Amino acid sequence: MASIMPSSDRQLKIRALFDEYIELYAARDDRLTTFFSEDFCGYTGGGSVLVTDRDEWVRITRQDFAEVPERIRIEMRDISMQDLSEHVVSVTAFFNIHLPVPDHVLAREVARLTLIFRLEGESWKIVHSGISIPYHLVLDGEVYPLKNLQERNRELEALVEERTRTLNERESFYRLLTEDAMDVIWRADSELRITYISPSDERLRGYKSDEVVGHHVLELFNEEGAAIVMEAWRKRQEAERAGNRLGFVSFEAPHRCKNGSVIWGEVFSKAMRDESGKITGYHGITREITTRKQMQDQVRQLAFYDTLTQLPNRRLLSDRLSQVLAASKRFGRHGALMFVDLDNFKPLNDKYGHFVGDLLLVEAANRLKACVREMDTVARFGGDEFVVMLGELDADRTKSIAQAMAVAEKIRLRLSATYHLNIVHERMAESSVEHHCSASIGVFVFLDHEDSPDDILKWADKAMYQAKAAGRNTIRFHEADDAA
Ligand SMILES: Nc1nc2c(ncn2[C@@H]2O[C@H](COP(=O)(O)OP(=O)(O)OP(=O)(O)O)[C@@H](O)[C@H]2O)c(=O)[nH]1
Repeated sequence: MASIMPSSDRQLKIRALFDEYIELYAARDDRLTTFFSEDFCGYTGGGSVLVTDRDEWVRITRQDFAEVPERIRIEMRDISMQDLSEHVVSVTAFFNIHLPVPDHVLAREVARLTLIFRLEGESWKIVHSGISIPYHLVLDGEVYPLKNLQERNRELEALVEERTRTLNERESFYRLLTEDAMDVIWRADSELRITYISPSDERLRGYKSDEVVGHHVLELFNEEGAAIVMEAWRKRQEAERAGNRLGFVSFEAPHRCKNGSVIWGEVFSKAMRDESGKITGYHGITREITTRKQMQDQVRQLAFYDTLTQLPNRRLLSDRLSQVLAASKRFGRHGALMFVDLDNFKPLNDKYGHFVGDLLLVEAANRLKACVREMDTVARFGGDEFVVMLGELDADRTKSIAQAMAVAEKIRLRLSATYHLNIVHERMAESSVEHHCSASIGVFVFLDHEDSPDDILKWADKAMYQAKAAGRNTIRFHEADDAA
């Protein structure tokens, strides 16, 4: 993940909050729990159990603080921020933890903390936290795979003993030291044929090591994963040609399991070289991140999609509108934006309840999607209001208006066909509600950056109200001359 400097006020603010959080953590001050959102969830010590109860997390934090009550020192190494959406920011930091115990082994390890902040009302709250173990032994700048496994195990045992001597055993720290047994350690030759893979791959993907050794690295991945690996490989070759020797390269990719399932792994890989600097092979570690990936997907899904219809929400529509405008500028082709508002939807809610209204909204969403091309966007704007955006129409305005009209008419007809809504009652009994409704559609055809995104939405909305006023089940275009 590339490290980015805070570029906006928002990122500066998050950075300040993050620093405050780290300071409270170092000071063992449980006021940091005020940062946690009501629907907080997190992983402790890189463990695999997701704690979804905020109070439980507060308890774990306090226990953690009670066990090492003195101030600890955090030596920050790297920090990166990623905007997941307008209201969700993820911060990943790499640091060394210095316990108040001289030369403690933890100080030599790099821990990774990911916090996901979400704007709740006026303030940013932490909705997810995960602390993960060290990938690097900072002392020699190498990852574990360089060492032979047995040596590593002996080291681990010694670390655990040391840990037991100096501190009472605490589950989270214990895991911090031992969990890398879950990581898969591997080596490959310069042609990317696997020469060694640790037994943990069998636990992770179900393959015994002799089923993997001798095979090409790409066979570890599914098609999507193989493309990610090839891209990472291409970048490495490019850097090599330019005389840059990359250190660790990391990427996230879906892996293939023996039982046909797919898991996500985070791969850290590094080239091995001979004395002349020629690459003789690669080695690295792979850690499973399926759950983390699912969390990120969930956060993205919540941030950008409507939960009822799974259509893009306003925020994603706004991003896509900017993209369509940029493309329109580049290629000189028109686009169209339509506001589609259902007519007389409220009586259905009033008569049968919101649940039945929801069924109609989902059906309307499906009908809308069926009316447009894959590249177009259908978004839910809120309530019974949808937005359809068509990109890459014609360079000629009249032709573009005719194309938009054809799609709008198709939508009007499809949405006015009778709805048969199937309701499942208790004990699987079913009944069907028949409903008739139509839609009023307002269309605005745009070109280039002649109009701002806000104006485009405003004109299409205005045209939709004109369609309502004209008796509903109607299409109206906003013409540039009616701008006032
Ligand atoms: N079932 C359901 N109803 C919703 C949802 N969001 C908003 N609504 C309802 O949708 C209705 C929208 O109101 P209107 O657009 O004024 O209703 P309408 O009968 O279609 O009126 P016209 O647009 O003037 O034809 C209100 O009754 C809202 O309560 C939702 O997620 N599910």
